[in-house]
Amino acid sequence: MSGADELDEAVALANGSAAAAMRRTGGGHGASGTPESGEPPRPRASAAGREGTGDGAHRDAPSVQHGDDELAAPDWLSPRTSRDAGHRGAREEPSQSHAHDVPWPDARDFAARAAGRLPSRALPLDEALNHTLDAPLDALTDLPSFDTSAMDGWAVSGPGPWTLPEDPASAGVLAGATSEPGPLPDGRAVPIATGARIPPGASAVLRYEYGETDGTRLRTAHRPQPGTDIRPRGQECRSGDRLLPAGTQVTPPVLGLAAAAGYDRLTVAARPRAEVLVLGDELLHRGVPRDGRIRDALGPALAPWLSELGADVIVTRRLGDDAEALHEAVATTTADLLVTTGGTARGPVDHLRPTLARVGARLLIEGVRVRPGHPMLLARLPRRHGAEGGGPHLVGLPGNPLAALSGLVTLAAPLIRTLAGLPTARGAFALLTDDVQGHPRDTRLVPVAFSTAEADTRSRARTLRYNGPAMLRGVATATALAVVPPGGVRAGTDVQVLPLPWFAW
Ligand SMILES: Nc1nc2c(c(=O)[nH]1)N[C@H]1C(S)=C(S)[C@@H](COP(=O)(O)OP(=O)(O)OC[C@H]3O[C@@H](n4cnc5c(N)ncnc54)[C@H](O)[C@@H]3O)O[C@H]1N2
Ligand code: MOO
Repeated sequence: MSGADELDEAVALANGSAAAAMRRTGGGHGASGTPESGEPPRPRASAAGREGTGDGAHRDAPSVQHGDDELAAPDWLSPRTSRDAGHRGAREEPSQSHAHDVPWPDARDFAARAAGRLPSRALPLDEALNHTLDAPLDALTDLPSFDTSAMDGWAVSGPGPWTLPEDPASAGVLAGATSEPGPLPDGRAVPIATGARIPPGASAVLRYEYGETDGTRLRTAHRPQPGTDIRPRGQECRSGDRLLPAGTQVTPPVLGLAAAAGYDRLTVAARPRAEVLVLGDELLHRGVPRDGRIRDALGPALAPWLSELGADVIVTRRLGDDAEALHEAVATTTADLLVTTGGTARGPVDHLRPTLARVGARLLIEGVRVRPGHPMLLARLPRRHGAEGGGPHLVGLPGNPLAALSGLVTLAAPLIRTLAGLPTARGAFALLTDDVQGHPRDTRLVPVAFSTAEADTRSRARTLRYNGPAMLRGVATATALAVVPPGGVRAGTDVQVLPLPWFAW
């Protein structure tokens, strides 16, 4: 564990008693012990509760309705109590229930199931990159679609030597020539270019470097076997062959293959359209921090990060702490996904929860047992007038920048994968090279770099300094976030890692 981790509040938690540490961070987030009550916070649905020893309330937990699907109620889901309603001030309906203080793995799982896939679209090739095929790619033609020369040289008929055409200036058969080449009788040869149609009757192609010619006769010491350097029609595929299954990521080579196989448009799962709402009057958008104000570190990072995750950000709005502007943005959005930063807590200018209540949004998750980032939330806005399906989702990221990124990988990433029809991310693991202190109760996400020193096929992860919730210095050099379970881990332990999307490994 690096020295600078003393700066990490999560480690501070592990160093003190849990209750004292919770007080230090005001850890009453979504827990039934409120900060005002001074009681140590108690999760509403503890992991132990899942074994049936916890709060009995969630045994009868209702199921969550969302979109067209219904999820079985997870066991950490509990109906809200009047006491919760009191201190949250959110609109309360008996049928409304949501999960507080959700264990980190469950939160990711829930976010992945909180939506359905968006309807598919037929996009022109130049817009289809980074989408997912929603229909198989079946060849619309044979490939190659005609017998093709694989080399520059001569199309020859028979074993040779061969007679060349009378016009020595003739370029012969060229790629792309629209008229079909005339038949080639036995003992004749004609110059041919790579990619040109093979004349009927040709038995092989002789490469230029293998031929000797006086202008009228062609000889070779490399007599070509029949078929040499001819790509026969249908060698790569026949019309109707399945080239790629639905679910394939549209990469640059997939675009190329689709074009080769005759496609102008591809049927793909729509990528969710996202809006980012950056909240906070303290934020500057240019220049050096001054007069108690700081630079917005999330506005510049979120659009490209969301894009890596599979969403397209249509706009990033900087709304300050203007409750009306936030209401307007939330009430009128046409996006599939809203991502807010800051304002998840209950400070005097934290307008997010009141705004969600005002527009009649359903809070699905309020607080996740993860450090940093525990105040993150997930909500579903009401369906837009005249729109089909459910309303857009809203992911509320905490304001501390590393906490916001934690919310991004915990709630936004799985939700976007589902909306965009992306396959479930593969689990990745790495061996930690140092001891990592844990939070007593919550999962920690810690920036790590893979060490390259060892000639070892196992990924080794070294934790990075400057990993406090308000810091980006550590994650800026990270290749992944390590998932440190409650209680921490010793050096040499294999832990789950969440690779950062721009590091291919
Ligand atoms: N009484 C309590 N106070 C706080 C708790 C708590 O449980 N009880 N949790 C703390 C934790 S942990 C976090 S994280 C934050 C979450 O608060 P908000 O989501 O309401 O965020 P803000 O208060 O707006 O901002 C927190 C912090 O982050 C800075 N910030 C905000 N936006 C940006 C940005 N775009 N770029 C850079 N920095 C940003 C902001 O200035 C604050 O310093 O609540 C704690 N408090
Ligand atoms: O530690 Mo807070 O959880 O910074 O997000």
